Amino acid sequence: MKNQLSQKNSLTVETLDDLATLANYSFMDTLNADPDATDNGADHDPRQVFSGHYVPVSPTPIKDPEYIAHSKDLFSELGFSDSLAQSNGFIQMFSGDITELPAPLRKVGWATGYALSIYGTEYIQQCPFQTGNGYGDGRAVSVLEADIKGKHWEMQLKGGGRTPYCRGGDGRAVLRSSVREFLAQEHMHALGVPTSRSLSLYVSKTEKVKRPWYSEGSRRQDPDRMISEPVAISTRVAPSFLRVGQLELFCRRARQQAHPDAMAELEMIVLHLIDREYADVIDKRLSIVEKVLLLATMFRDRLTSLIANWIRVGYCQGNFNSDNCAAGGFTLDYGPFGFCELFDPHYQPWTGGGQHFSFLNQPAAAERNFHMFWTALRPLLASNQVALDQLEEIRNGFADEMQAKLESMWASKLGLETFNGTLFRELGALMIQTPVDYTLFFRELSHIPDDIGKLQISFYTSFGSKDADGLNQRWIAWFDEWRSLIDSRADSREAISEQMLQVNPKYSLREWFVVPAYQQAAMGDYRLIRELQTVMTQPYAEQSQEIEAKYYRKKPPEFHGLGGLSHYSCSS
Ligand SMILES: Nc1ncnc2c1ncn2[C@@H]1O[C@H](COP(=O)(O)OP(=O)(O)OP(=O)(O)O)[C@@H](O)[C@H]1O
Ligand SMILES: [Mg+2]
Repeated sequence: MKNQLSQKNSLTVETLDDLATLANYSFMDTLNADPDATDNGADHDPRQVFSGHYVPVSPTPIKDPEYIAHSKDLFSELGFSDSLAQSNGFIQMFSGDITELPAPLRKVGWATGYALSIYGTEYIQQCPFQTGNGYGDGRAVSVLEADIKGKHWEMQLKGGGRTPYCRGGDGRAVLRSSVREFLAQEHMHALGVPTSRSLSLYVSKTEKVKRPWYSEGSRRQDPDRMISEPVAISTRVAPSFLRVGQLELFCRRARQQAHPDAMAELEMIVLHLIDREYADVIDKRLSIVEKVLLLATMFRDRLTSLIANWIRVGYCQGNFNSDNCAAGGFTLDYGPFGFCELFDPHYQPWTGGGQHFSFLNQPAAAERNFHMFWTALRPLLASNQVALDQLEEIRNGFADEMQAKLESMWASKLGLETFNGTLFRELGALMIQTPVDYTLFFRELSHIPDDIGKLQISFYTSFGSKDADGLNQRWIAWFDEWRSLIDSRADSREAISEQMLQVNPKYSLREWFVVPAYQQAAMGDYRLIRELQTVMTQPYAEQSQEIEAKYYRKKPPEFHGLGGLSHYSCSS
């Protein structure tokens, strides 16, 4: 061991022995294990899990793992030396083999059950047993919790093999979806949007699985063939992976009195959530009632901020079910996501997602998830009508808080001190009628040009030719009005521009940048992934002219409507 325990906070993690000194498995140590599970986690077949907060599971390593990438930013934040990512022990652990870890690192991981609500309606149909007891982490296996530099982190393998919740799935994630998630998480973090983080990405040199996918050039909604893809494991990191759906599962069981400890298990998971995600804002000494009320207030605050941030950067989650909604209020599950290019309020890249999860409907979808969160907390206050009324008030205040956050976000994108509804609505109408690139438009606007001509680079159609419908005139009038509002501000134009450049990114992770990166990676060439990592983790920086020419671009016309690039049905 190169470092001493007493130096924990300044520890540089160079080996697994160093990592071992930081381990603190709070989930396994404070919550209930499934009483029917084997301790060694060797049980991988789908089955019902009736009680307990987690199932001990050993991950299934991918065969012949090869290093693709790690997040240098996260490594540096955690004090991990870069060389660790390519060391044998680390590769072994984070490609799913935890059988040889030095103590106190554990040789068994854990998977959790959760319930599913879609847009505020409870479902059990997705559970193979039609009870809800077989739904949860089907291919995500947590392998470590650690206290690092004053923060608590959980590390979870995605694609780490089958768990009792795998529902007949193979427990794997393919290279394509792993590359997408790996890049997007760190991009979102750099955009200033709360998110789970990417630690590492390893691919198997020999193991492949089949997934439905699109033929080259297909414009169909759904994939038209099965393809064989390499499997990969990406490791994601967050203070916890507790989801709204998880609280719901325990609430449903308490409601149905499914077993004698159901109510106690609900309370335990809620208190655990507070410990893991809200310890800095919810005092341990408060009563349970006070804790629950504060939790609801804080989650509402985080969730509304998160959604405003998503819209600010053009992010569409695509499948914002309660089981994809982190109870800590950050972005989770980068499968069905996409970044809006051509502005469309109904933008939805995932063909299975439906309009209710489309780009500008995300505030409404979030409110449904918040409603399910509220529903899950209610049993804990059942005997206290005053507290229930207070909780209801918090629930009912969601829409106003969401609206306030959205208005302040739009004002900041436009460089204004206060939201101007008339100006905003006219811009929305114009952006729907004139095809505009969302990222480029706001970035160009951030330079506060003197005439509207400078914004043309963001338009997908040419501006200034015919103006039969008076659209050009309306754009000019809108621009003049906006400029006069900017000019009436006390701050200098430079200062306003500076602020706008901080909220309107220059680079966003467009799908057509990612497609060649995962295609080349499947042939063993990882350079494009690493280039995207560099570019997309500094999305507000101008970067070089070469990078600008390559990545500050509208979507080429030939890519519009292409299956697997403009839309996709398989995110796993
Ligand atoms: N290949 C697979 N094998 C087993 N289970 C799977 C597989 N793909 C998805 N699942 C499970 O199906 C459910 C819904 O899938 P979804 O695409 O939301 O999840 P995901 O992308 O795997 O998960 P996460 O939300 O953990 O990022 C999840 O519970 C997930 O674990
Ligand atoms: Mg999911």
